[in-house]
Amino acid sequence: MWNTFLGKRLKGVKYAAKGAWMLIKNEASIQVQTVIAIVMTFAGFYFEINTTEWIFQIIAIALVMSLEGINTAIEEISDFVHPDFHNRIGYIKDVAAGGVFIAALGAVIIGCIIYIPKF
Ligand SMILES: Nc1ncnc2c1ncn2[C@@H]1O[C@H](COP(=O)(O)OP(=O)(O)OP(=O)(O)O)[C@@H](O)[C@H]1O
Repeated sequence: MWNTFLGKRLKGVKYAAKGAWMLIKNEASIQVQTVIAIVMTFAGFYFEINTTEWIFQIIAIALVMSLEGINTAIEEISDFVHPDFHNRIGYIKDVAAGGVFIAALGAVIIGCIIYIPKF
């Protein structure tokens, strides 16, 4: 069953779900982002945000958390291929973290646009 086209895709989903669970279980930064995502979801229900606002909020949360996953993978690869200190490794890790920072900044701005008018 697992060797069919659909079986292989299902196996891929299984590994990806396992990866998402490992991220949440092992990585402090994604644990913080998960808590923020849960708080913002409750805020969304509390302030009764509209469909468009939900879409932007969900995209912002998903973008930050998925980039955090990619950033973690880049950190792991860097440490695996070059465990010692090296300026290039520092640069690689910094630019990967910079990507998460840009997404997080965008998420904060989206949050302000949605929630500030509700106070
Ligand atoms: N091997 C290295 N060579 C050069 N600089 C490094 C190296 N490892 C880490 N750094 C520098 O330290 C910063 C933080 O590194 P890293 O992200 O691995 O640690 P961390 O902050 O403990 O990560 P996290 O908490 O997200 O797991 C990097 O962005 C980089 O500037």
